Amino acid sequence: MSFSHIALEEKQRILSEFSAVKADFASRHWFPGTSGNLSMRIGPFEPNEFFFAVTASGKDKTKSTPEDFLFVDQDGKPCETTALKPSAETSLHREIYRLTGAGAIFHIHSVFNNLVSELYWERRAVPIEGVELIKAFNIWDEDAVIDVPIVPNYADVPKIVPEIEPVLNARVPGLLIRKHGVCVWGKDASEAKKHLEAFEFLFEYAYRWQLLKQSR
Ligand SMILES: CSCCC(=O)C(=O)COP(=O)(O)O
Ligand SMILES: [Zn+2]
Repeated sequence: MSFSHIALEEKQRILSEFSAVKADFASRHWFPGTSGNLSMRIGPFEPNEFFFAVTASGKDKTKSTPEDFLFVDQDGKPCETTALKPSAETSLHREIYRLTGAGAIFHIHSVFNNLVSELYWERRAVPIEGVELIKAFNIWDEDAVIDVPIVPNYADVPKIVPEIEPVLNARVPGLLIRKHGVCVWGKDASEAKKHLEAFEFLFEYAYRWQLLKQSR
């Protein structure tokens, strides 16, 4: 299906949901210093053909303007004529869509996601053990243990892309980029938002628990 075959009402619905999510995240101070980028997929999904709306690069994401988003294809190419540039990290979103078929992907920088990505860098994953909020990922085992993968950060973002597939864990809808931020996903924007809230809680917990253990 070509992008032009997707109904205008569907495009408007996605953009209005997208603006609401972005405003919500801004109110939580999740976009310090223009960081962060968000995307939402639209229309049918095939690993080699899909479309998504993504935040424009370098903008202050706490502001709401008519130029906040653009639609791109699976190669990150704009679907419509625009002067906007897709996020510099669009290649990460493309790869995560390709591998997971997710409906929305959110990337933010926070102090706790940066801290744990460095604290656990040597094992390349943040372990989270038996915390109730793991259930937000639809993991219901008693005392579940999960590992949130960490990939290296490179200034040349496409160099990060091949690091993703080998560490992807079907149970864990997120990954950390070392001393950079987190990418999380879900079947739609509300599930991805739930996952992001849970991850941020769990990262703060993991960091504080480590400090507490060391001080005892
Ligand atoms: C100022 S943050 C550096 C770039 C980054 O990591 C980020 O999340 C925002 O990049 P974008 O191109 O999406 O604005
Ligand atoms: Zn970033």
